[in-house]
Amino acid sequence: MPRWLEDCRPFAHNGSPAAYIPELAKAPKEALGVTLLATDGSTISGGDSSQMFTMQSISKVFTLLLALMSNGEEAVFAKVGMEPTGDDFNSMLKLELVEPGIPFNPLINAGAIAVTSLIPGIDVMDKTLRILEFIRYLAGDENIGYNIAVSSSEAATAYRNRSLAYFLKDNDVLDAQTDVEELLSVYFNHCAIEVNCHHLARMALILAHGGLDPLTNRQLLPRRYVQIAKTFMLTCGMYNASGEFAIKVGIPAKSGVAGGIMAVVPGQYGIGIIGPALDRRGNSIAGVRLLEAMSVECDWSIF
Ligand SMILES: NC(=O)CC[C@H](N)C(=O)O
Repeated sequence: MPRWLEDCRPFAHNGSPAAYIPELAKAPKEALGVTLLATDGSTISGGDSSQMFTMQSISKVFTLLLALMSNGEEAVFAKVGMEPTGDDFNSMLKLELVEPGIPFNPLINAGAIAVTSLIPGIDVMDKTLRILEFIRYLAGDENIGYNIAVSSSEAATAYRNRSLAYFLKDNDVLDAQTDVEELLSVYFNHCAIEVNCHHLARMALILAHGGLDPLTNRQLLPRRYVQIAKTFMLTCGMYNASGEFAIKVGIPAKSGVAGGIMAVVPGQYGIGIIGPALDRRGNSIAGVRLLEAMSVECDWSIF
């Protein structure tokens, strides 16, 4: 592991932390950490694996699962599609071009905002806590919280997400009674949930076993919904680099703009990675290299 980490760390020079959320720009550019959690509970960690970072888009996998569990498949797929876009994660393009104006999938920003509108709760805090409790439950850590500075920083500069959300309201993807600003607050809060590599690996291991936690032998998530989530991770989880990632790494994964990646080796491992410097498509530049090196050496591709 140390060799892989040191081989991959220099790739961070070719990228930089996300700057469109000012608070994320402060992240240490050269950080790189990884945790691999195996089915028998054995762990391999290296580098900055204990560093805390915000989940950002990785949280979208869990809001999708929670929305499916609370509303069922039919209600969720009335609001989002099942296809990759080939566009940037925050693009508006297809919302206007392709009828009926529902976001293409739940892992792009527009789709995730639509999914967040399905999270039950009476107000912003109630919904935020519901998502937070779900993450705590799966990651097995009651101390997980969300970073208010990051959430506020995003709220202050979220011109693009605000446009997407109002566009969705105009397209009737959001119900008439939806308060867009409140919905966005819930979305920014869940993106700002703070974890480390071990937490991501713990949650990924549950996905790797179809919702069964192999460490406690309890079925925590419905198998069908985990199947849906992993399929989206494979086809859309690395934004518009998902095709290349499927060829080079070949496992379901989800990245976030804070530099996290959660990856699943079906039946075997849960993996968490942090590397804040991003490539132009918004994925951790050193993190992707690290996953590629590990996947090639261990023959993880599912194909
Ligand atoms: N790709 C991401 O991680 C995006 C999440 C971020 N909170 C945003 O909405 O822009």
